[in-house]
Amino acid sequence: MSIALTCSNLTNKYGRNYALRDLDLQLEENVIYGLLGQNGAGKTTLLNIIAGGICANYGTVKVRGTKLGRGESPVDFCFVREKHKLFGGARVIEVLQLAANFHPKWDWVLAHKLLETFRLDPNQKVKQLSRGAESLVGNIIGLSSRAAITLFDEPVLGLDVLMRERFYKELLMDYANHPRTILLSTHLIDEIAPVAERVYIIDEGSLLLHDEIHRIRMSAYLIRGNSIAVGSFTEGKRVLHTESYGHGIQAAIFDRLNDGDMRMARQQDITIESLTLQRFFSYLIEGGH
Ligand SMILES: Nc1ncnc2c1ncn2[C@@H]1O[C@H](COP(=O)(O)OP(=O)(O)OP(=O)(O)O)[C@@H](O)[C@H]1O
Repeated sequence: MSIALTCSNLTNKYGRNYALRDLDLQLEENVIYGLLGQNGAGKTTLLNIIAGGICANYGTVKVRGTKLGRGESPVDFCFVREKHKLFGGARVIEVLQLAANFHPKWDWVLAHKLLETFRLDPNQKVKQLSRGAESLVGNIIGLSSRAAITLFDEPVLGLDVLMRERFYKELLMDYANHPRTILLSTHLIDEIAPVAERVYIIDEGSLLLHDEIHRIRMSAYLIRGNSIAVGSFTEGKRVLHTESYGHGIQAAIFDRLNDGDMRMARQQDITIESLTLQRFFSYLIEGGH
């Protein structure tokens, strides 16, 4: 396992408010990560610090073991921002030409294919693009750059379902042939689940969870039954949330279940359902404090 990027103890304040608190994050080479958090969780701040656009008040960013200096960006790196600062008067193709100059592994064949797939007119002025089309120009840059470390901040913002699906499909196809380290920030866990292998979940600037998506799926359950049975079933397990349900209660848990648990559930008339990742995410955030 080789490490592409390490953030240690990152802390950042805007005035008196913490945007990040003592955050640690480690990205391995050639893995797609999701960075999840609600609005204001600190995702953009974290990505900006990695990109060298903001200096953290405290903490370090290392790329392949070497600490980045103040304002320094990683080498062979691409950051697709949520709010682009694309040159409004320029045409789409001119923006791509400019981006190509900064990325030595840029692939024009891919860029032209993506223009077609995303139905963008290369000669249209950027300032005339819709919000979604602007996101797509950023996403073409992110994919065509083939940078070893690529960060996408909310890449599907403003995109309709069809374009979202196309973006994720193109990302996975290109990644299969050109593996690299990709971090996708979003608050939509269900959408990135088929794409990302691992997730970092942050809230109020702190890390709540870092895990593989498939392990989360195998540990996130909704338990229902009468309150005494559910209480004894969940004893010693990580309970994220409980609420009344009919005449009994339901509890969201984050724990692996074994054969003994399944036997007990049958004996106690308890039902067990898998939680959707989005509900798991909500319960985790609600119970995270
Ligand atoms: N320039 C700024 N000045 C003051 N406060 C800021 C600034 N930028 C961000 N913040 C605050 O820092 C916190 C983290 O914001 P950030 O944009 O990093 O979150 P986010 O997870 O990217 O949110 P979103 O999903 O809404 O884009 C929020 O409380 C936000 O209000």
